[in-house]
Formats: sequence, structure tokens, C-alpha cells
Amino acid sequence: MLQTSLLTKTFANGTTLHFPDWNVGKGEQWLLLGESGSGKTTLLHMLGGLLRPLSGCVLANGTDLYALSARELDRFRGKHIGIVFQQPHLIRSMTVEENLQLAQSFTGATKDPLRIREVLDALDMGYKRRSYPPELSHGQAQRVGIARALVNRPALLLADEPTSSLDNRNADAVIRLLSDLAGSQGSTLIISTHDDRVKEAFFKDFMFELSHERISDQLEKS
Ligand SMILES: Nc1ncnc2c1ncn2[C@@H]1O[C@H](COP(=O)(O)OP(=O)(O)OP(=O)(O)O)[C@@H](O)[C@H]1O
Repeated sequence: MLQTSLLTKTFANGTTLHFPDWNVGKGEQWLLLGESGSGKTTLLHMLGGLLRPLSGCVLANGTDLYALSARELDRFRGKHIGIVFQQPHLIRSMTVEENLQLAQSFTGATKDPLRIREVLDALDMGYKRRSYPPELSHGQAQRVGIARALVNRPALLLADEPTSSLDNRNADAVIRLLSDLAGSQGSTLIISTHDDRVKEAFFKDFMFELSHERISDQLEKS
């Protein structure tokens, strides 16, 4: 359901990242590993249609993401891809429920309040649906971020270091929820982490590791 080929990314300061090709099957759950700075966030953002590579391509469900227009890509992402960021980036002036309604509106489909209720309940956040983000704890805000990523039943769910700022109990709960919810709706799941708690507890089969050797700094070379 997801294939990358010959992906590279160059930043304005000359840092260039080369990514190994990756093939992810439908419904699989993967860990994306690598030390800090090895390129996990960059790769996840390219997979999610948020960051255009310098070269190479990303095929998601057979669609070449970066061959789409910006508008088509936004629509495709809204419908098919859910992203859990390191920080949840909720809109502070909107309630939890309104943040999820906004995510639903990106698909162009009609509102589905029952789905919002269902996904918040699955994350034990139903009782906070009328709260505003500043009234939530960090762990609660992270769960709302997960609810927002799941609300449109994405075929592909990407989570960037979702446990990095959580204590053990919350980290455990968040990974379990991501894994269970993705599994129950048949979504493909990719979690980036350098967190050994995640590595040891949950994933034995599918791991994709990035290494620093694939980063070159053109400024240093020139
Ligand atoms: N906007 C940018 N401008 C310049 N260099 C960047 C930019 N974003 C990332 N980089 C560089 O690209 C490399 C990969 O960064 P990235 O954030 O993808 O790594 P990461 O594996 O996600 O790290 P972490 O685990 O610390 O979040 C690093 O060397 C970083 O300094």
C-alpha cells in the first residue's frame, strides 16, 4: 500500500538525506527507527504528503503523491492519511470536538458526529469533548491528536515519536491504542521512535532503520 523509491531531500543549508527504498503492505504495523537526526521526521513528512522530496517518489495506495496538485494532495491526505505529530498542534480556540470536526471537513465529506463520539470514546476522551486544548494535560492532548488522526478512518496512519514526552504509563497506553485502533480498522501503521520502551514492548516483525551514513552535508564537501 506504500512504496518509496529513490527518495532524497536537500535542505537550504545543504544537508542532503538519501532514503533506502521501502515497501509497506496493507494493514502492516511498522516501527521506523534511527538515532536522533537520522531523518525519521523528514521521511514521515514525505510519506504523509507534507514535504516534497528533491527526487524520488512516494506511492500511497497506487497514487504518486507528488504528481498531484497541491489541492489534490490536500484532499488525498485528508481522506487517506492520518498523522500524529510529536506535539499535537490542536487549535486552542476550538473545543476538542471542534478540532475533530475541522479534520473531518478536510475530506469534503459531510460531518459525522457519531464518528467523533466513537473515536473519542475509544481513547477515553469523550468526557473532554467540550474542553479546550489548554485545559488538557499533555497525555490527554496527545490522545486528542490521535483521535484527530483517526477520525477519517485513514488507510495510512503515521505517528512521529508519539511517546517522546510521555511517562511510561502514558507511553504504553498511547502505543497500545495506536496499534489496536489501527488494527481494528485495517489501517497501515508506521510509528517513528528512538524510544526503547516502544521497541521492546510492541514490535517484533517490521522494523525499518535509518542510519546517519545516508546523510551528507554538501557544504562540508564543497
Ligand atoms: N529544515 C531543515 N533545515 C536544515 N536541516 C534540516 C531541516 N530539517 C531537518 N534537517 C536535518 O536533517 C536531518 C534529519 O532530521 P530529522 O528531523 O528528519 O531527524 P529525526 O531522525 O526525526 O530526528 P529526531 O529523532 O531528533 O526527531 C538532521 O541532520 C537535521 O539537522
